[in-house]
Amino acid sequence: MAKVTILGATGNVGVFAAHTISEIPYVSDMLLVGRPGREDFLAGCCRDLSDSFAARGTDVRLSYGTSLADTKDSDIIICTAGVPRRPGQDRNDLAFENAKIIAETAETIGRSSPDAILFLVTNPVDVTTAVALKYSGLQPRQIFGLGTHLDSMRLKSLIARYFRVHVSEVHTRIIGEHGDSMVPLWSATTIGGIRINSLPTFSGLPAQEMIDAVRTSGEAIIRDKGSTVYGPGEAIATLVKTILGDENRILTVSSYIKSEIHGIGDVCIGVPARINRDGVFPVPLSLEEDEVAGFRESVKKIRKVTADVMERLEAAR
Ligand SMILES: NC(=O)c1ccc[n+]([C@@H]2O[C@H](COP(=O)([O-])OP(=O)(O)OC[C@H]3O[C@@H](n4cnc5c(N)ncnc54)[C@H](O)[C@@H]3O)[C@@H](O)[C@H]2O)c1
Ligand SMILES: O=C(O)C[C@H](O)C(=O)O
Repeated sequence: MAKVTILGATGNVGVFAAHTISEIPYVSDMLLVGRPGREDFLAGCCRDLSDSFAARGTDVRLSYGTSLADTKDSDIIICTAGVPRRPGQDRNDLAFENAKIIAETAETIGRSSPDAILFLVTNPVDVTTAVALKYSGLQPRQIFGLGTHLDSMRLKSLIARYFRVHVSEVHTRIIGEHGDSMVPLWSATTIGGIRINSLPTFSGLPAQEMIDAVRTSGEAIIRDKGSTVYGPGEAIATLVKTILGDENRILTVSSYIKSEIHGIGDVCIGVPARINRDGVFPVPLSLEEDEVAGFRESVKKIRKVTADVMERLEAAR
C-alpha cells in the first residue's frame, strides 16, 4: 500500500486528481498539500472526498498540510503547484515563474523523500521535469512529467471517433514537447492491432487537422471553461496506478533521455517509457525519417527553453 501526496491540491487539477487517485486500490494514504492560508479549503476537500468514499467503498486515509515537511515517506509526490496559462499565453511563457517554484520544492523533496517518485504536472512540463531532476538530486528514473501522455490520449480519441471504433482498439503516440512542436508517430499507430497506414481508409484521414486539434486542445478548453481538469486528472491517475501496480505499461511521458532515440538525448521530453514501481525507463526507438526530423526540432526547442530557465534560476540564487 502506498502514500500519495498532491502538491497544489487546492488548484483545479489538484482537486480533481485527488478524486481520481483515491479510486486506485493501492493507495492507502493521501496527503493534500496547499499553501499556508488554505487550511479551510483543504479540510473541506478531505471531508468532501471522505463522503464519496462511503458510496464507493473506498478506504483511504486522508490528511492535509501546508508544509513540504509533511510529504516525508511519500511513495509518489505529484506536483500540480504553479500558475496555469491564461488565454493567449503559451505554456513556455510560464517557464521561469513555475521553475522557481519547482526548484525550491524539488530541493526539499530530494532531501526529505529520497526514495519517492516525483511526478510533474506543472507547465511547461518538459522544462519543470528537467528543473526537478536537477534540483532534487533524485535519479532520472524517479522523475517524470505528464509529457505527451495527455496529447496521445487526445489523438487516440479523435482516431477512434473517425474510424468509429472503441478507443481501446486504438494505440497511438505523440512524442516531443507537450506543446506546439509535438510529433505524432503515425508509424506507431494501430487500430485493432493493424498499422493505421495499411488501412485503405488511411489516405482520407485528416491527419493534419487531427494533430492541429490536439496541439490547440488545451488552449481551446482554457478559453471556454478556464482550465483543463478531467483529461489531466484521469491521465494522472492512469500513471499513478501504473506505478503502484508495477504494471510495466509503456506510456508516453516526459523523461530524461541520454541517447535512446536515434542518438538524441540529454533532455527531458515526451518519449515512450516502461513504467513500474521502480520508476520510468525510456524505451529505445527507431522512427521514420520525418518523425526523427520533427523530434530533433522539438528537442532543440525544449533544450533552449530549459537552458535559458536554468541560467536564470542560477542567476537568481
Ligand atoms: N502537463 C499537463 O498536461 C497539464 C494539464 C493541466 C494543467 N497543467 C498545469 O498544472 C498547473 C496547475 O494548473 P491548475 O489549472 O490546477 O491551476 P490552479 O491555479 O487552479 O492551481 C494552481 C495551484 O498551484 C498553487 N500555487 C500557485 N503558486 C504557487 C507557489 N508560488 N507556491 C506553491 N504553490 C503555488 C496554488 O495554490 C494552486 O493550488 C499549471 O501549471 C498548469 O499549466 C498541466
Ligand atoms: O493547455 C494547458 O495549458 C493545460 C495542459 O497543458 C493541457 O494540455 O491540458
